[in-house]
Amino acid sequence: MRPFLIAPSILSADFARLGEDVDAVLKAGADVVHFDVMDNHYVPNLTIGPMVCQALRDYGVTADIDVHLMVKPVDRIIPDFAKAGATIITFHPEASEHVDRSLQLIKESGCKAGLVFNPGTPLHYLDHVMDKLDVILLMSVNPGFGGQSFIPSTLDKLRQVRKLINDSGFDIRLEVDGGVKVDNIAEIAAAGADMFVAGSAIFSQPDYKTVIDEMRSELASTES
Ligand SMILES: O=C(CO)[C@H](O)[C@H](O)COP(=O)(O)O
Repeated sequence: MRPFLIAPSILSADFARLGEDVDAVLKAGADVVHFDVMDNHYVPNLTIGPMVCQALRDYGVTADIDVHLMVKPVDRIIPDFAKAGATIITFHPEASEHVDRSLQLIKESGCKAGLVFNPGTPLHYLDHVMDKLDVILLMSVNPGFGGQSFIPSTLDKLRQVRKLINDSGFDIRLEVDGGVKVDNIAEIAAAGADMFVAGSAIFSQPDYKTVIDEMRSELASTES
């Protein structure tokens, strides 16, 4: 498997000083910035858009930005995020009228593409599009808010998707998002995830480096 990636969700960052907080979490050892976009329509919350992504780039953030679209419709906003500096764009297949078209749009915009599955969303949306995916993101909470508890049935879903990825032969990251903490990250990795979104577990701590180091040491324990 590829190296594990830790992607702090800036949903739990300090929005009043976002650039500094993102800088701090990257300096503390995070790999990727996870950027949650909520529209108060597909999910019951409202967050940030392409202007904020661009602002992070202008501030000097060079790390990959992983844009998780919790919006409906999907396609209209994709080019704006690509222009604003997104590296990866993922969306929920049931929020798109044309899943293949949305994936193509992301690729044509120069970004990596992925599909996101809510805890209750079936995996059949993966049929026929595996060759277009760079990332599969499994939500381990229902989307909309940080600070929720990890839903244990996600572990079985992770094992299923890990097998699908391995059997497909494609180079696809398996990302997990929701309730990821130091004390469950090893179990989640053992189930097949290789990219870990964590919001409250990191940003609620005074020292981001300590918690990221603890996560890495838990992850290292799964490799021995
Ligand atoms: O997409 C999300 C919610 O829809 C968040 O990224 C996710 O919940 C992470 O927050 P936490 O680690 O606090 O659970």
